[in-house]
Amino acid sequence: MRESKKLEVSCLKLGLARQHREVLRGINATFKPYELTAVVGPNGAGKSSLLNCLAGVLAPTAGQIEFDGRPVQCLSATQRARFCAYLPQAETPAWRLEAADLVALGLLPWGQPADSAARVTHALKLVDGLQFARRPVTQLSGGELRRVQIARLLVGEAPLLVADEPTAALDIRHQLQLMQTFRKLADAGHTVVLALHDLSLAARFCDRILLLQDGRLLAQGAPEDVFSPALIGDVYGVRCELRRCGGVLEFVAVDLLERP
Ligand SMILES: Nc1ncnc2c1ncn2[C@@H]1O[C@H](COP(=O)(O)OP(=O)(O)OP(=O)(O)O)[C@@H](O)[C@H]1O
Repeated sequence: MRESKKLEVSCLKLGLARQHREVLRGINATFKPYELTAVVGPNGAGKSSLLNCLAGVLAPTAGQIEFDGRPVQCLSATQRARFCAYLPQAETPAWRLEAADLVALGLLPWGQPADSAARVTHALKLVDGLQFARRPVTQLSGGELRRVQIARLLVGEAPLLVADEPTAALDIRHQLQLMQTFRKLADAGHTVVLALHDLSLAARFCDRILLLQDGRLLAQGAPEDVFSPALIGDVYGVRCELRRCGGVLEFVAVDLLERP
């Protein structure tokens, strides 16, 4: 059922204006199969705007997005949905759907595959959510609901997975489990793009970091190149330290920096 194809996604001089304000400017970046990329930056930097453009929720007002070298405008909505699964930053369920039915919505681009039920079960297992399958999503806790929404992202096994702050509502066990799942999916050839506020998780699990500030791409590269305490401190306005704890990198914001 799934597009077995790997997908390379390019942003070429991408720009976006919202309410006549430029919120993304001149973004040049490529997202490759086998790569787990974190998009980081302070509040309002443009992370969600960039992810919305990748997912086709917002249309760029400048530049271009290409899937394997083809402008995305050449794709139908269904083709694009088969290539890219998207988890928005926040989403309140409007209907009293059961969790398994909400997850199954992630299969809509493929119609009604014969193995839908097995796929939904597998996706719920990935987020440790099988026990919620028959619960109305309106009756789940914030983190439980988020895990069900993540299962909907994963169920179609789209080549490009775009998730906006997927770990934000999760407890530490489920954060770790989810980042391990994204790592495995990237290792299997998926192109994975996550907006993350947790720089420690980004440093530990991601291959590449895109650092945004005021809608511009300030730096991109391997975590060890982008995550210098000086650069991060400057961008976020904090004094920070990068520590190694039990073999794991941890970003610690130690104090605020005075801003002029
Ligand atoms: N619906 C909207 N209409 C107009 N401007 C918007 C809208 N949504 C966001 N913006 C503006 O676009 C800019 C980028 O917002 P965006 O949500 O992409 O930032 P972000 O990096 O995801 O922030 P956060 O970390 O707070 O989620 C901000 O200046 C924001 O005020």
